[in-house]
Amino acid sequence: MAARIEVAGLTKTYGDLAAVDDLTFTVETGEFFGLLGPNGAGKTTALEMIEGLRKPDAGTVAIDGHDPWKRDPALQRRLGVQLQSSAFFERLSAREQLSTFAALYGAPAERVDQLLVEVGLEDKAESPVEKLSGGQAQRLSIACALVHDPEIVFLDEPTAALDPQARRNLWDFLEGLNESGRTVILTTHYMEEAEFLCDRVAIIDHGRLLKLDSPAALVRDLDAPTRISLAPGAIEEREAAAIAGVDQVRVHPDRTEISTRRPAEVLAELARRDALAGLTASGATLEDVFLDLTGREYRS
Ligand SMILES: Nc1ncnc2c1ncn2[C@@H]1O[C@H](COP(=O)(O)OP(=O)(O)OP(=O)(O)O)[C@@H](O)[C@H]1O
Repeated sequence: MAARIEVAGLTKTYGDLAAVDDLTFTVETGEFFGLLGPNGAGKTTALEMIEGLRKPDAGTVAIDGHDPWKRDPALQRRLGVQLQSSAFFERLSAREQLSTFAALYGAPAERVDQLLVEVGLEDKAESPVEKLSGGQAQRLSIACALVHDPEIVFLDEPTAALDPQARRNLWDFLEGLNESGRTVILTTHYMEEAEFLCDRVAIIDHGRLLKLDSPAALVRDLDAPTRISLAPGAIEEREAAAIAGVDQVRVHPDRTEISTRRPAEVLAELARRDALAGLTASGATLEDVFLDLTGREYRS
């Protein structure tokens, strides 16, 4: 079934503050879509209006033409909203927590065990929710959002406060959710998370849409230099600076770093001079895109 989300002129103000300021974009069926921005950018407020949990001051949201604020039960059944893990019912085990949600949604009881396996919590089924680790609690909260098998899944900072290992594990799970055909909309302030997971990313700050595209296109459009790093002494600074296409050379105690917008040419020349010791090369990332858009340090 199609699940196209059209957001037009979406606005929410609190006093003088425009938390969400005239946001317009479309999320296509089956897309993994990211709302990316620093703390306070307006991601949660925007997401809650798209979910139908918060009323816009202006603008519209249409999910296959339906306004989510109208709480149409037929539409709501198609939406899965991840609650913060702090919203768990107290003192229930993971299974009981999930069973409660299954009962609320009228989902079949066998769905609970199936989901516990899917999110890798079968060993923790009897653990009280207070005893789960951060990553386990996040996975349980996502499982609760999936109990009625929704087509569209909304996740608000699903990997916040997780260690890098737990975050990567959760990325694999979220990727699987999308590959199984669901449309996924996630908010994050982790650049590398958006880069890894999202088909397209809306970069938001101060409630406004700064840019929207695939992470690769955003990075490509930046036309940022490639950074070539070599072992110290692999090439003399002056010699490197004289190579055609080299923009800048920086000598650090542990490496010599060359910036260039013509990496193929420069690498070929370095190879000709047998000066490739310790070579690594890196291009721009979404973080560079963000810095370029806002002209200031990323606040994570
Ligand atoms: N109910 C409210 N009343 C007043 N101001 C609010 C309210 N909700 C949000 N705000 C303000 O609106 C702005 C956007 O908040 P929002 O939570 O949407 O940002 P966010 O991008 O989700 O940030 P975070 O990453 O910290 O969750 C912030 O300045 C916040 O303080």
